[in-house]
Amino acid sequence: MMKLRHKNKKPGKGSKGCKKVSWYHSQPAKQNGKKAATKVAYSPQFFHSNDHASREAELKKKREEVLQELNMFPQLDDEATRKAYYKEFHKVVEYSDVILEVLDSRDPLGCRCFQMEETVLRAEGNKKLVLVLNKIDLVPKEVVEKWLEYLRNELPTVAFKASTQHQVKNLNRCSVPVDQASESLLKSKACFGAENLMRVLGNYCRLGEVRTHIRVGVVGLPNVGKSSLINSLKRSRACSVGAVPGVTKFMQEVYLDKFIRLLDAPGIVPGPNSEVGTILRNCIHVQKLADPVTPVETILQRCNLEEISSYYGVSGFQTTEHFLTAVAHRLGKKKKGGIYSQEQAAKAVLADWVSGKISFYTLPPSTHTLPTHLSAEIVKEMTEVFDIEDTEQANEDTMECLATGESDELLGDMDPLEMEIKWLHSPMVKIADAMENKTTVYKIGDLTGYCTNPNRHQMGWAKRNVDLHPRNNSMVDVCPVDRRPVLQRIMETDPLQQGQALASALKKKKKIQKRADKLASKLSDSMMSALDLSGNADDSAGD
Ligand SMILES: Nc1nc2c(ncn2[C@@H]2O[C@H](COP(=O)(O)OP(=O)(O)OP(=O)(O)O)[C@@H](O)[C@H]2O)c(=O)[nH]1
Repeated sequence: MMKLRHKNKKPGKGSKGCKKVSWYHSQPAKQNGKKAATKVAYSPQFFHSNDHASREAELKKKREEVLQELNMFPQLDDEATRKAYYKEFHKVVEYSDVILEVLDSRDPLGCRCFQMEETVLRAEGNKKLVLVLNKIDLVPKEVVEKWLEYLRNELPTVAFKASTQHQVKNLNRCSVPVDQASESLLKSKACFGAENLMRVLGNYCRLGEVRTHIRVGVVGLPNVGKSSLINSLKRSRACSVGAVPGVTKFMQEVYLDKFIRLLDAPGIVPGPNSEVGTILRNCIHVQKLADPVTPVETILQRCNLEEISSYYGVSGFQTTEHFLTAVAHRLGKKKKGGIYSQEQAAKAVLADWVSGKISFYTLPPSTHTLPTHLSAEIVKEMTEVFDIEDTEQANEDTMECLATGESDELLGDMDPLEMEIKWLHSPMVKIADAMENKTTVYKIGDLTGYCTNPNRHQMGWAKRNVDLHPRNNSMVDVCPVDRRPVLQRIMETDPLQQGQALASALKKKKKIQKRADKLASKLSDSMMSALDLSGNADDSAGD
């Protein structure tokens, strides 16, 4: 019972800046506002000569400012704020070459804003639109596939799961294509689909002879995950993220790489605030709702009642009111006089809903009709500039893998144990790594080769046999040591982290293989010349 109540408090806690000021937030609530204000006002004078104390007072003042800002931030119901956000959105469109419209996979059509798309398509500069189907971890795989199929009739669409990690740096990015990732892997906090999205953007950068620099605007309804997507691509917390709408208030530019800059935009609320759809899409701050009960009625109509009953531990309810009273009882939400509060229970249910704790998804319409703002020419042009066929082909291949029912898609058709053995014994991998690490000389079986750029810091490589080479270079039988992900180590990690560990193992494996392929041809050339095994040598021997 308490657990659920706690969960409901989380959205606020996880929002921008809330964590940092949470203790402070709670202090003035316990005291009366006057006392707290007095304390702040007196501190700088009282500790005038004390550097440490004055710094602390300064910090307190800053916290107070942040708190004030926090109190006013998600005023999405305020018309002036809406207008300000809309202005920011226009700025983003104006500055961008490509617009990513982020959609929540649970209700992609509900999140789509045709008016916004029209604005983009009509804007000067022939701007391009790409749909990003985010939060795919909250929806069954088959549903994601159906939506991808549907949306691709209109615009290039990339399936995505943003990282939901809270750390500041090194956000995990999994290179396993989203279609191949297992459900458990998708449930991890790592990001999926970043490579595909980067490839689509890269295709656009490479249009024509010269690689161009592009600005990519990230737009969408509040809370669909725009900032999380940017952070995932950047692999660091470049933008603030929160489970409440309206965290992003101004346009923000993030340098992704030499060629791509991302622009984060505040979320746009298309419909009136009172609309149930707008509320259920988390466009409005739940705590500020005048009538939280009506949206819950819609939730009960749309969702699996059994699931909801078991989640809240209530059953046998006939009406929304009965349900809410039971939930209020379970969560201990009481009004003055000890009456269970349906409003408070409704807000708790809505908070669970927007944070994805209550599962819900929509299916695409059975037949497709092109929206009026899109023409067949636009669809064709968008598909061509992003080279989407390439992406679709990759997806088709991975769908095949799915159809064959390979249980552990993460590891492809390779047994994890076997994979480890291959890593440890693959000569090509040794060579590739030896070359990359600028190992001086290497020996594989009877063959020897050498690199011309010796490096003393042979990280992770142990010298074993040292023989004499014709050119007085030492020969090293390279053997890998503890550098690659070892299955045993993965197995020993916390079961909750294993998915992530395996994902990074696969990523490393792919990287190594790619490197090996690339360097194998280089190697054979250098070995041929070093060992004089070329055709010329044979000829001269023959002579
Ligand atoms: N499960 C899941 N949660 C996500 C995903 N992407 C974002 N979220 C969560 O959704 C909430 C909103 O994310 P934000 O990135 O702040 O959304 P936004 O669109 O920038 O929101 P505004 O700033 O209000 O416009 C946060 O709690 C995120 O952790 C995802 O792919 N899967």
